[in-house]
Amino acid sequence: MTDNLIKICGLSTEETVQAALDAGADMIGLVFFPKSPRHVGLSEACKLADMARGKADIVALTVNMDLDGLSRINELVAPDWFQFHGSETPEACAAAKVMYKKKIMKAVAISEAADLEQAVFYSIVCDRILFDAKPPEDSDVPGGNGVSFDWTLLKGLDLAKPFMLSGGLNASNVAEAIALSGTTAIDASSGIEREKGVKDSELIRAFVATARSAQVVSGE
Ligand SMILES: O=C(O)c1ccccc1NCC(=O)[C@H](O)[C@H](O)COP(=O)(O)O
Repeated sequence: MTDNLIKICGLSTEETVQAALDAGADMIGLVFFPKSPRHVGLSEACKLADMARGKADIVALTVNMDLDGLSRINELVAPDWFQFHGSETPEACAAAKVMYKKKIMKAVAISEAADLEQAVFYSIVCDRILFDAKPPEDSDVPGGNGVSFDWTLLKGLDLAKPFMLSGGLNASNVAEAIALSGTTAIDASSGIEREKGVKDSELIRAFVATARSAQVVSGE
């Protein structure tokens, strides 16, 4: 039985970071994107990262950020991962990996099977692919929109690197998402919030617990 990998994204308070750690999340995501309701400033991010260091992997999420910004996050927050959620090219991902010596996760937006093709190139240079739903047309942000895509598109997908499923996951649908996609690496943000951008410790606990037990069922 392989262990499941659970990322809790868009944490912005000490209480909810602690809830994610206590629940046993493997990765915590900090969003550095001012348009996002989950955006954290550098000093707050340092505090949250220090709480998680050594207990869960720290993922710094950016969207088309310039090198100055990435370097500041790298030096001050010292994340384990950078998650690129914009239109960063495979070359830019590869350069960041060499420059910062951190693991790189690239988000790939999916609405139909043809969208999977670009993941092939990213999987050569990145450490993990994060499949997310394409954002609604009226959205200001490329992720964290609480929308799902057809999970069966991922079934049997063979990439050079592992992938993670995200988009509209919550405690009620994560077991089905794992079963239909065939992945046990999952990420959630909106589905563990009581209102947009406000994480809920109880919802975090329920999500992690359900995702863990879903992994046992899917591994049988
Ligand atoms: O969460 C955000 O606000 C965000 C803003 C800009 C780019 C990416 C963002 N989130 C990326 C994530 O990793 C989310 O967890 C992923 O998109 C799933 O979100 P949700 O559908 O809300 O669970």
